[in-house]
Amino acid sequence: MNNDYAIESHGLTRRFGAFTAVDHIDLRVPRAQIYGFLGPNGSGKSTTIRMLCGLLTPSEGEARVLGHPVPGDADALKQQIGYMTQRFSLYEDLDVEENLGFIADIYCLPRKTRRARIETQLERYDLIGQRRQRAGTMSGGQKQRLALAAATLHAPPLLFLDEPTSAVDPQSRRDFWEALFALVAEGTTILVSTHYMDEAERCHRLAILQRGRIVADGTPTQLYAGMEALVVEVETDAPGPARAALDGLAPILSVTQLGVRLRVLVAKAVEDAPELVRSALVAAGVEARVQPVHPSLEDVFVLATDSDGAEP
Ligand SMILES: Nc1ncnc2c1ncn2[C@@H]1O[C@H](COP(=O)(O)OP(=O)(O)OP(=O)(O)O)[C@@H](O)[C@H]1O
Repeated sequence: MNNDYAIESHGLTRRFGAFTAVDHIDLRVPRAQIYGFLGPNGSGKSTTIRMLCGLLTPSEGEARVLGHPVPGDADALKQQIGYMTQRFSLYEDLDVEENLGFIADIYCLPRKTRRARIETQLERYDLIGQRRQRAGTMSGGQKQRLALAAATLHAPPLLFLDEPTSAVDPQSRRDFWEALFALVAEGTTILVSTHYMDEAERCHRLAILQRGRIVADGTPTQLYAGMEALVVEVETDAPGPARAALDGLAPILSVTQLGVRLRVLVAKAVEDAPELVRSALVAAGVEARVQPVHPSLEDVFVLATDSDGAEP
């Protein structure tokens, strides 16, 4: 395995009884980048992350995280990683500073530096005003900032974030991502799982998971370039009839309705995709504006999985 990667895995597999939750996953996560796991509920994101953290033993396959084989070297690894889950896992009855003090004890931060380190985190994550507030009484965004401050208290070079933004509003999500980019600029590697397309689009690289398998991976640009489809947008007052006219035509791979617009994925081999769509609509007597558009990550997701375009 290669040291340029913060995480490498080969054939990583986890079974629960007869059910395979993670099915032969090969990963290469470059250092100082944000690597995303995008996938629907139950696709194996959390199980993979838990194996990579050394919290769960793989049924098969191997992984090396920051050079440590897991789970064999999990104890040494734990000091070098931060882990934050979708559930708030700090103590609701402790105040902000007490929570950070408790985490400092867990990571055995030296007495000399821990006070300064906690102050730095309080300032960095805008928690100075909340230092005496009990965690249980904080807003979703504040709890999330506290969880990130705790997960990075010991300045780990690698951070695992399992759906960290599922409980916060859009502004807090944006602020959170700014905080992640600041960490990456300092050299931290981040592996983050998400349901959100816009978040996945911000990752340097990502893997799309379905039923425990990676069905596509690469940089967003590579994923767009690798698509076996062109995207055509149809704007019409009659989306139902338009959809009926297009659904089932052989070169049309998928039709997704977004209000009065349809997003149509047409096989790449078709020479003039907009014309194909236009003439199918004319033949059905549907008036519409048809234009080629740039693919989105949602289009990549729809093609790579058997999703109907719903949010994963
Ligand atoms: N301890 C367990 N015992 C049995 N089945 C499990 C266990 N942990 C996970 N699973 C199953 O493995 C599959 C993958 O779960 P996992 O939590 O990894 O998915 P996920 O992509 O993280 O989904 P979510 O977004 O819902 O967290 C699911 O079908 C889940 O029910």
